[in-house]
Formats: sequence, C-alpha cells, structure tokens
Amino acid sequence: MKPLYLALDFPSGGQALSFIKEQGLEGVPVKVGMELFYKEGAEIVRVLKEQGHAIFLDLKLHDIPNTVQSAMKNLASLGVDVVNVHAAGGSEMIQAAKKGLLEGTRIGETPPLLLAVTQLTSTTESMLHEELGISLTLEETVVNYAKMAHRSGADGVVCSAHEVSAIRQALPDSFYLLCPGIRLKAGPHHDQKRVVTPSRARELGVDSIVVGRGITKADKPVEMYRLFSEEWTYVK
Ligand SMILES: O=c1ccn([C@@H]2O[C@H](COP(=O)(O)O)[C@@H](O)[C@H]2O)c(=O)[nH]1
Repeated sequence: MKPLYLALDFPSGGQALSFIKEQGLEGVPVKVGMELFYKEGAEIVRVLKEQGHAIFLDLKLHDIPNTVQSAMKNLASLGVDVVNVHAAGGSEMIQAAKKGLLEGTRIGETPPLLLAVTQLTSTTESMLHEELGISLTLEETVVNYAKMAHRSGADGVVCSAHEVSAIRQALPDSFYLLCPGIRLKAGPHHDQKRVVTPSRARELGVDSIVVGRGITKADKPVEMYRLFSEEWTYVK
C-alpha cells in the first residue's frame, strides 16, 4: 500500500477531529506535525489511533544523539507508524534514533519507520548556497544525506520528488521515499518550492506522499481529497 498522509496542520485537536468527521475522512492515513502535537501532545495521537488512522508523526527531531535516543524511545511507545529526524543531525544521531525506537517498541510490535529529512521542500538551490553556505547542488546534498541515512540505519528519507530518481540510482529500491510538496497542476504552491503533482510522484516511484493545505484549505475538502488520491493511486 502507498499511503497519502493527510497533514492535520490545525491549531487544535478539536478542529482536526471535527474536520475529519465533517469531511467523512475517518480512518484515512494522517500526519501529525509540530503545530498539533505541541498543542495536544500524545493524547491526540491516542485518539487518532483509536479511530483507526495510520499515523506519521512528523516532529523532525534534531538534537544530540543521547536526547534523540530518549525522545524516540518515548515516541515509539505511542505506537505510531512513521517518525523522523533531520538528516543534518548526522550518522551518530540517526543511529541513536533507531536504538531509541527499538528500545521503546513493545515486544511483538513493529517499530515505526525511521525517516531522515534531507532538504525541506521549501528550500531552493539559491537558499542552499547563499543562506546555508552549502556549495554542493541541492540534488547532491539530498543524495549525500540519503546515503548517510541509509548507512546509519534509517528506513528511508523525506525529500522532494525532484530528487527521487537520483536517490533511486544510488540506493536500493527498498529505501522508503516519502514526499511532501505535492500539488495539483493548477493549485497554489504556498511556501513550497520543490513541488510535483501526485501522478508525477507515482511515476517516479515515491512510496508515500503528504498533502495538507491543498485539501484542508480547499472550498470542498473532500472533493480535493478524492482528486489527490485518485491521481496518486491511478493505475492504467
Ligand atoms: O520537507 C518537508 C518536510 C515536511 N513537510 C510537511 O508536510 C506538510 C506539507 O503540507 P502542505 O500544506 O501540503 O504544503 C506540512 O505539514 C509540512 O510540515 C514539508 O512540507 N516539507
């Protein structure tokens, strides 16, 4: 199965849960990010799990290895499906994240997938060079991060679909590629810079996509959900 994670970027759990109910989106895979988690904490994860949603907990940990290991141990105990760290934290931090996840997973359960964020989909080539002082190209940077994450025990990376072909050439197909920055052809890009359509992401071999505002801010969210998911899962 190749999930489309609906990004629940809402100010409160009440708003997120009402949205799901009003739009009839009970049970769809969801992404809980910083906005919702920092407001509601683990309780929102418990409620969504109880309602049958697969959960990508997108907190993008980035700290010293010891702190990340302990934090991941706690996150694993929530029973979520996917978690992530910033690849920029380095190999020792990613290994520690993996260790924490294994420590926190209950016996008999599967640990969450561990993904490393390469370069945010809001980053451009010029930001990389001029603001972050990185002289490699964006694609080279993403592929380097992906290789390092793979060596360090991550199950995959978060990247833009723009870099998927280059990563697939460098690493085994089993390496999981999750892509935000997904927009319909005519949709607004908001703050995203490296965007692709759901059908292009599918053609490129992306494993899962994240869609937020294209659905949650639409006039008719459930119709947009249907458009995004049909374009994503369409089989000729
Ligand atoms: O590189 C990244 C990593 C994470 N995200 C998250 O995905 C969603 C995208 O939301 P849209 O409204 O569809 O733009 C959002 O929650 C981000 O925090 C990302 O966009 N890019």
